[in-house]
Amino acid sequence: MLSIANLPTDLYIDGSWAKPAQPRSFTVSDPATGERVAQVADAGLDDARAAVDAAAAALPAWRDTPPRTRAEVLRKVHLLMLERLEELARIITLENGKPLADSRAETRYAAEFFRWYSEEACRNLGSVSQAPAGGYRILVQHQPIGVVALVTPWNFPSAMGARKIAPALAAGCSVLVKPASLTPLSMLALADILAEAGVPDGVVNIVPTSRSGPLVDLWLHDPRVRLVSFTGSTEVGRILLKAAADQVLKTPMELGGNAPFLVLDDADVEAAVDGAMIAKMRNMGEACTAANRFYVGAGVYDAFVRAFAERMRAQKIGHGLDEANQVGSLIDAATRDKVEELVQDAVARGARVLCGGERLPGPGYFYPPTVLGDVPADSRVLSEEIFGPVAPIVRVASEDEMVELANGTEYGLAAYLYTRDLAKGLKLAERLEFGMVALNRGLVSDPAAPFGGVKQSGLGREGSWEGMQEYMETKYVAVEW
Ligand SMILES: O=CCCCC(=O)O
Repeated sequence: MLSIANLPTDLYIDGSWAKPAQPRSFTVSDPATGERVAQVADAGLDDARAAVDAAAAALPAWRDTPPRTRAEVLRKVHLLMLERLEELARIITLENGKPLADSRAETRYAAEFFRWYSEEACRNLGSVSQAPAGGYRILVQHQPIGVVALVTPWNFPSAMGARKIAPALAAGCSVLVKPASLTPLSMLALADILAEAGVPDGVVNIVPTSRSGPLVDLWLHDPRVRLVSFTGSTEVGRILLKAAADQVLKTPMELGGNAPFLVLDDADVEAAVDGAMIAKMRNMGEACTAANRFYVGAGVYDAFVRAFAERMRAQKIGHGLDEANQVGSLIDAATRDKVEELVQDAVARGARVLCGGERLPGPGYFYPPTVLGDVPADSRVLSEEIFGPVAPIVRVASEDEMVELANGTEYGLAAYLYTRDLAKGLKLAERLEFGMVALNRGLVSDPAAPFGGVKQSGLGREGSWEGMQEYMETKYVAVEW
C-alpha cells in the first residue's frame, strides 16, 4: 500500500524506477511548514533522452493494442485511484498545501478522466463519404499522433496529469511527463497504479527535474516527439509555442485566466454567493478558472457583498492535513507575495477591505480569504491573475457595461454569470469572449466537457471527445470505389 513513507522518488522510465545518469536530487517541501517531504531524483538531459527512447520503442505495440484493451486498462486506473484515494489526497496536500477536502476532490476528478477516456477509447469515429463529383469515396480516420510530451502544473498535481495522460493513452500514444518541480510526487505515485493497471513498460515515462527548461527543450527538438501539451502561465506557454515551432509540433495549451464573475440585478443572491465561494475558493484561488474579478449589479451589490464577505470571513485557515481547515497554505512565497502586492495596490487606490487583507504570520504561505469592495477600475487586481483567495468586487450599473468589462482582458478562459432569466443568460453567454461560461454555477470543470480558452488563454481543448482528438492526426484516404 502506498504511504507517504515509501513514496517513489526516482525517475520512472521504461516501466522501471531509475536513478538519474548524474546523481542529483531536489527537495520537495510542505508549503505549510517548510519541512522536507521527499528528496526526488533530478533528471538531466541523458535521462530525458532515455525517456524518449523508451516511449518511441513502446509506441508501435500500444498503438496497435485493441481499443477495448486500452479502455480496460484505463478503467482499472480509475478504480485503483479511487481505492487509494486517501493516500493520493494526502500526497497532494503535503506537496501542494491545499486542504484535504480539495485534495480528495482533485483525486476523484483525476480518476474520472481515466474513466471518461476508458469510455472514449472505443469511440474513435471516422467517416466515409462520396466525393461531390461522384466516383471515389473520402475515407477519414484518426490515428494516434505518436510520442507526446506533457508538462503539468503544481496547482492540480494529479488532475492536470490525468487530464493529459488519459486521452493520450486512449488515443494510442506513448507519453513523456514532466511534472512541476514543486509537486512531482502525485505523478510519481500514479506510476505504480498505471503499471498495476496494465500500462505496458515505456508507454508512460515520468521525469521530474529541477531544470525544466533544457529538459523540455530537448524533447521539443527530438523529431520522435510530435506534440507538447502544457498547463500553466501564458508567459511559459509562449516560450513553449516558440520552441515547438521548430519541429512544427501540435500544441494544446491551457494558459492563464482572468475570470469575471457577473451577478445581474435579477440574480438569486444566495445562489450567487454559493457559486462565488466555489469559483473563488476552490483550490484557494490557485486555479486558472478561479473567479478573479466580480462585477455586481447595483441593485444586489450590498446584499451580495455582505453575504459573500461573511462566508469568506468564516473560512478556517491552517494546515491542509487538519480536517477542520478549509484554507491551506499557498504554494510558495512568490505566490503569496504577489497576492499581497495586488491587495495593497487596490487598497492604495481606494478599495475597501471587507475581510482579510493581511498575510498571516508564522511559517507557511497563508493568506486569509479577502474581499475588497468598490475596487477602482485601474487596480492591478482586476487585470492580473491573482492565484489566491482574494475577491475584488466592482459595482456595475448595466448589463452591457458588465459584458464590456468582462471582455476587457487579453485572457478568455472561464466566465461566471448569475441571472434568474435563463434566456437572457444564454444570450449574454454568447457575447462573453471566453471558452467556458458557467451559467448559475460556480464550477465549469468536468472531464466530459471541453475545457479550454480563447485569446491568450490557450489553444485546443482537454476533456470530452475533443480532448482525445488532440492526440490524433486525421488521415484521409481517397478510395476508388
Ligand atoms: O489552473 C488551471 C487548472 C484548471 C483546473 C480545472 O480543471 O478546473
